[in-house]
Amino acid sequence: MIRFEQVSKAYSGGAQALQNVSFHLGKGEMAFLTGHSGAGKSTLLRLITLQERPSAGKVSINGHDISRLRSAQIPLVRRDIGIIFQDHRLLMDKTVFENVALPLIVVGFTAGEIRKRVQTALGWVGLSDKAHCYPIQLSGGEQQRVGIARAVVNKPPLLLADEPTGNLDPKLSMDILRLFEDLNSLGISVLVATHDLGLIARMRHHTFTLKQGRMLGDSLAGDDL
Ligand SMILES: Nc1ncnc2c1ncn2[C@@H]1O[C@H](COP(=O)(O)OP(=O)(O)OP(=O)(O)O)[C@@H](O)[C@H]1O
Repeated sequence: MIRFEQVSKAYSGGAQALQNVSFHLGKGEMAFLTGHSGAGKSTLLRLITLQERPSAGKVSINGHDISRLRSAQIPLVRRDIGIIFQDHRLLMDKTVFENVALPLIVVGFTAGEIRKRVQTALGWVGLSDKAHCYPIQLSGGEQQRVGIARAVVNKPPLLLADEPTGNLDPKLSMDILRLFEDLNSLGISVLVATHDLGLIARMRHHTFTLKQGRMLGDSLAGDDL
């Protein structure tokens, strides 16, 4: 699903964020990406979403080399990737339903299709009864789940999450990770970037570890990181 081959990224200011990074996340797999602050996690995710381009090496998604893609093709690749942020980035003046519907409106689905898909996505995250609430009326964990429903409403083959539990307490964080596991069992490949080694250690998934821009050998969560 995601393959990095000898990928390096130097920012124009001179910072060498990634050096010769190679790793593979298989189709239908779920894995963690970890490392200290500044290790390069966000940079790695931004290379997948094409917000940044590699300075060297090859990035492939679903067998397609995206390192040298023309700008016009970028939206097509992004459509296949659901993205979840720490600060969920919901529109506060729109209802839960409207927030989750946004990616479908952009693509041009009919009203009936949108209703069906939004209801399905809200069902996945356990918020079917909150469709007409505004984000302000929801708890932090519920808001994060709305962000997750929005990311998966298009049924993307790949889900990326950047510190998705950063603002949540341990119990809610675990609930969110269990939700990712449920989505993974529907066939969605999942890559979760997180600092939270305690959380990772409680789950058995591959863990890719970055240290100062280099990828250490990957390990199973719970092994000595
Ligand atoms: N737009 C940018 N321009 C210049 N340097 C950058 C840019 N973004 C990141 N960097 C640098 O690249 C390195 C990796 O940063 P990155 O944000 O990828 O790390 P991270 O592991 O996600 O950190 P954190 O966990 O704190 O978010 C850091 O040294 C950072 O200062």
